[in-house]
Amino acid sequence: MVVPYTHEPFTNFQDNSNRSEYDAALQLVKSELGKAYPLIIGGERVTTDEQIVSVNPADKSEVVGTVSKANQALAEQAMDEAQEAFKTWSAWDPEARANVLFRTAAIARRRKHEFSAWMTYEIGKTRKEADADSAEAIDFLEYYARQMVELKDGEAINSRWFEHNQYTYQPLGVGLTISPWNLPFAIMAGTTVGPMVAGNTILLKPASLTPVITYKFLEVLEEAGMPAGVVNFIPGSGREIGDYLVEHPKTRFVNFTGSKEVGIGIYEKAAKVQPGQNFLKKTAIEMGGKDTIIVDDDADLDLAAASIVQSAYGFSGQKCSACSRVVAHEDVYDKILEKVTKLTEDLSVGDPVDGNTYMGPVCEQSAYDKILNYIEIGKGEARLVTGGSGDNDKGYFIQPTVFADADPNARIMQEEIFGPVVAFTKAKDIQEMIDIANNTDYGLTGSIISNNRAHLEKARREFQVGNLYFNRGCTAAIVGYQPFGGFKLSGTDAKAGGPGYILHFMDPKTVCDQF
Ligand SMILES: NC(=O)c1ccc[n+]([C@@H]2O[C@H](COP(=O)([O-])OP(=O)(O)OC[C@H]3O[C@@H](n4cnc5c(N)ncnc54)[C@H](O)[C@@H]3O)[C@@H](O)[C@H]2O)c1
Ligand SMILES: N[C@@H](CCC=O)C(=O)O
Repeated sequence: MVVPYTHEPFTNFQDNSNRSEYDAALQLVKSELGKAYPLIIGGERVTTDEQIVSVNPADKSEVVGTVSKANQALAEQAMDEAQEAFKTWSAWDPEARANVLFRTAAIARRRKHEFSAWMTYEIGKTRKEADADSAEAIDFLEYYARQMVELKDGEAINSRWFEHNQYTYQPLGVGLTISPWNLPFAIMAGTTVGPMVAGNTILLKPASLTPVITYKFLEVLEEAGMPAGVVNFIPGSGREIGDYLVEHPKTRFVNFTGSKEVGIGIYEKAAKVQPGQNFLKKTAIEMGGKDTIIVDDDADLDLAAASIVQSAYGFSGQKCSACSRVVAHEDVYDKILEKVTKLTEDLSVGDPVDGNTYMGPVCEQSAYDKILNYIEIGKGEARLVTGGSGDNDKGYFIQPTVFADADPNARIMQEEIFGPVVAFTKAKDIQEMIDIANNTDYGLTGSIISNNRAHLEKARREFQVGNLYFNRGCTAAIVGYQPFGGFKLSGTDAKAGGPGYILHFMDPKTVCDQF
């Protein structure tokens, strides 16, 4: 009997024993930096000449690991292995498949700080952000396993006296999971094990910035009893093997999380029926955001300021859910801007290995350049209030940045910057605030800070985002509590961590047995 789901608690780092345990995990991971990792295809380790070098973004000279890189021939081999594994994995009792996830969750929970420490080194997560990422990965394992147990006998439908009708779900086949680097444990694990527990087999292409944490997760899946070939670890170039596998006639579904540009391309390519393909590919395409916090005239401004700062600068603003726009009522605009500026100027930026750091680096040189370029654009479009500079001598550090008086149509108000930059604009009433919040191509997250119940209810109806929050920030959805996914060009709204998630990766089947 499976106990009811509750989310994994976050670690209290005020507690000295937790701080010490995290420090010990950092030491352990540091002692393992620089190792080489192979591909895993059909359970076999495959080493290639070409390698991906994973580097610590807080210290460019530190190599986290070197990882073999798949090419098209190896991707094809992985496809064959996954096809073969599907024959048996899809026939496993769904509860037995769920048990692999439950055991994986148990192992990951015991080694949680170690996984978090890998993310501190590999992608620059502070301990709080890394801990949340690990907790979310565990939650996905626990939640999707229970979902499969619930769905294993299908759904109740009607029958008449002379027939027995049945409605059940069956897995699709081999699917492709393409994951981003910004939640390199949680999203990578969730978008892999959701379709996997449904009985599919997976080709997993992680982001090239975070292959080591992915390999570590594969080891745990194996330890938990996952049969060979069920998840195949094939890091590589998005263009080379990503496109190849998206277009492959045997790929039954694509589960993508990443940028709008890449996501739209994958959606188009997956829609084309290839020679030899006798099905339509299913796609879950989760993309970027340009997320707004509305501050109403009667809002608790301390709550608003804390919510904006946490949502804008957590993990250096590198979240699809990050607050990058604030729309404040004209009566409180100056006050909220001042409060946010004050909090922003107090933030510490530095090496995330240091437990006192609030904000670590951004992920790589090209992101650093792109964000600073947006800051230059912002200087021409709005008023720079604080921040606006970077330092990439050792790692890719950018000061948290606030712009004021931005036009709602300015580029910094419309385009995803994916860095620690937030822009303010003012509006005269609730209608104008909601209209501005809605005036982007994205529709992922948003918040409204207000004590006016009628305004909150209006936002419930009119604020066009997949995840809307009242009187809190717009990041940090929890699996099973705030299912996650966006409207418009934020994606297909697959709602990761939601009750219908694994249904995206199954075919419902009706059987009518007439007596
Ligand atoms: N909506 C969500 O749930 C969500 C969650 C996290 C991140 N994101 C978005 O992800 C983006 C940041 O992640 P990123 O920089 O890794 O995104 P990205 O689009 O650059 O890459 C995502 C993945 O796609 C792969 N890829 C790149 N080109 C490809 C191609 N032509 N074919 C197939 N695969 C290809 C990459 O190697 C990577 O594994 C941001 O836009 C962010 O908003 C969205
Ligand atoms: N689900 C995460 C965001 C994922 C995107 O980067 C949140 O709710 O903050």
